Amino acid sequence: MHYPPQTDATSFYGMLTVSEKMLEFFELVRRVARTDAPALIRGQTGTGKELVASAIQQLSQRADKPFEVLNCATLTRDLLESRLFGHKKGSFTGAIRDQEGLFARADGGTIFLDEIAEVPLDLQAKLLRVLEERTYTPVGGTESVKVDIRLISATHVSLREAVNQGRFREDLMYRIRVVPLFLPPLNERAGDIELLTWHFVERFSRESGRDITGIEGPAMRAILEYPWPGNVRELRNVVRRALIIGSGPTIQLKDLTPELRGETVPGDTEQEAPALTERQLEYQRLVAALQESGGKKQEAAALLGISRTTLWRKLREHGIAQP
Ligand SMILES: Nc1ncnc2c1ncn2[C@@H]1O[C@H](COP(=O)(O)OP(=O)(O)OP(=O)(O)O)[C@@H](O)[C@H]1O
Repeated sequence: MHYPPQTDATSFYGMLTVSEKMLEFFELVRRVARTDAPALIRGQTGTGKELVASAIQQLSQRADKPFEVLNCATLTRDLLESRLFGHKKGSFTGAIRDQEGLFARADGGTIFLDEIAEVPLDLQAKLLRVLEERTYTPVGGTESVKVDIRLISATHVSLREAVNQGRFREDLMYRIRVVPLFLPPLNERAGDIELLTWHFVERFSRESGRDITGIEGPAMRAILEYPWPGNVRELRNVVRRALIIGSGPTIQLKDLTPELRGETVPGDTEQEAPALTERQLEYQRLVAALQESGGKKQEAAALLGISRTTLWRKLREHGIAQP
């Protein structure tokens, strides 16, 4: 039987749970936070990149200023441009009013751009201009706007490789990775698996109405031996599920997912955490376009580059409520 650790010396400003091995990494995070330099966080999905970005923001001089987050992989090119820089009324069919972008909203604060490698080349040029000249022009605008932001970006792929493949500008790469931070996969972070398991047990005990006193040997062994392709996010979900479906004061092997129990899951042979499916991506794009247009279908369709009829059909297919 394994029992919760007695010490509580592992919290990083109460924001993240970290092991001894990761303390060095978080010491670097603390130093980075004191500067205003652009930071690039590299790590697989679910390793905690967004959490680290938000820790940097909260420990920085910009802590009480806005913190805006955007995943660049889930938006079409036009929508991404409009999201980042805003657009002027009449700049495209359906743009029936001026719309502020992320840079305007985050002025004075911090922007976190996840999956930065997915930004199309022409928009990379616009990003570079923001970093070099601290100005940008909204879509359809004629005047440039001044902006003061700190950029934190993240990627799960190598930007150097993206540069070699001609998909990413080298000058932008140097600009955004002034301070590179590498978050290792969970299975390379000795001590973190057990520590984070207890962290999530404590965190989700209340919602499941259980008082967990221990984790049984076989269950802990399975947790420690599993490769965790989905990293901390997957661990969090596994612990949460175990607390919901199990009963009694301990976590047992049978409460864990089939993958952890070494059972093959039909139709799931992927080693990597599954990426978003095309359908999930389409859903996210639809929702993002509707948010961007304030629910106006014509504007949302224009942002997505599809007709209104196609938009209606897609909304119906995805069961998105029609206001
Ligand atoms: N050290 C940690 N302590 C507590 N919770 C953590 C820690 N690291 C990650 N998490 C949790 O794991 C989940 C995934 O973290 P996060 O979203 O930051 O990962 P990510 O690397 O940005 O993922 P993606 O690349 O898929 O966007 C979140 O619920 C986060 O709260």
